[in-house]
Amino acid sequence: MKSIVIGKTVIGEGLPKVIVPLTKFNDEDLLVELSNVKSMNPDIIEWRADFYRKVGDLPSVRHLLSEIRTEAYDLPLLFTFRTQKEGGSGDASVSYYQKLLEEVICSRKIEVIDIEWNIAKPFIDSLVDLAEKNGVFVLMSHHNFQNTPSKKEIIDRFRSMEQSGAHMTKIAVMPKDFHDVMTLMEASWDMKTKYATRPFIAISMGKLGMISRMAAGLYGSAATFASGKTSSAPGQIPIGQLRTIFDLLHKG
Ligand SMILES: O=C1C[C@@](O)(C(=O)O)C[C@@H](O)[C@@H]1O
Repeated sequence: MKSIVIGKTVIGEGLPKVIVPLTKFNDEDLLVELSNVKSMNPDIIEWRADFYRKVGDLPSVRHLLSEIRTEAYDLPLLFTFRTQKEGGSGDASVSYYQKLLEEVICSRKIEVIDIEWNIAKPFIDSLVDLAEKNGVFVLMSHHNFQNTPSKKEIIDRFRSMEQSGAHMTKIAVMPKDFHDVMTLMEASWDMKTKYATRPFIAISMGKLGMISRMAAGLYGSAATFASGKTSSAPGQIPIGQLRTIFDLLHKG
């Protein structure tokens, strides 16, 4: 498997990497949140720009992104605009989604960009190409807040995203019972042992799925999301507690 190297952070080797989201609505609060989150020692920071009040205005996004870059300094940054269809707050046309992502990629202020596979299908090649030209890694993602698809569907989706040029893939799904959590983990185990050529993230959301965040590295997930000052999805565990659990479950 080809790992992803961002400075000192290697995704796909060692302990699963911990990604902490920033979810505030305005510049001032977001920068305060960032400075708090930084002190919690995340491996990667995610800006969930779909929560940002001025996300529809490209100059505002550019300006705040610059400030985030300066404040984050050498911490790897992941940019995400999560659409409503996939459980986020993002309400944008497909053409604005594309424009926003292109703008952010070309700014070269981030290391990783989240691209939703479903919405970006028609222009995925050009986005991946643009990301590569600008030295940005593509995290191709799929979310299902309603249920957990079958093991085969999860594996097929992971593999299709890899084939679309992703440097890393992610699937987050909602369990209805513990069998669904096991389905997600089993699909990931098969990915890890049989198919994956790139690091991937697999998450079973909600309280039932919390175990998938705690045991990420044991079944193949190369990273997971934890809460910092706020949480961006159901079931996220505060980063400090997650690190303690990682020490118990993943170390010697
Ligand atoms: O896609 C993901 C995963 C996530 O939904 C989670 O379940 O932790 C949290 C989001 O912020 C992130 O973009």
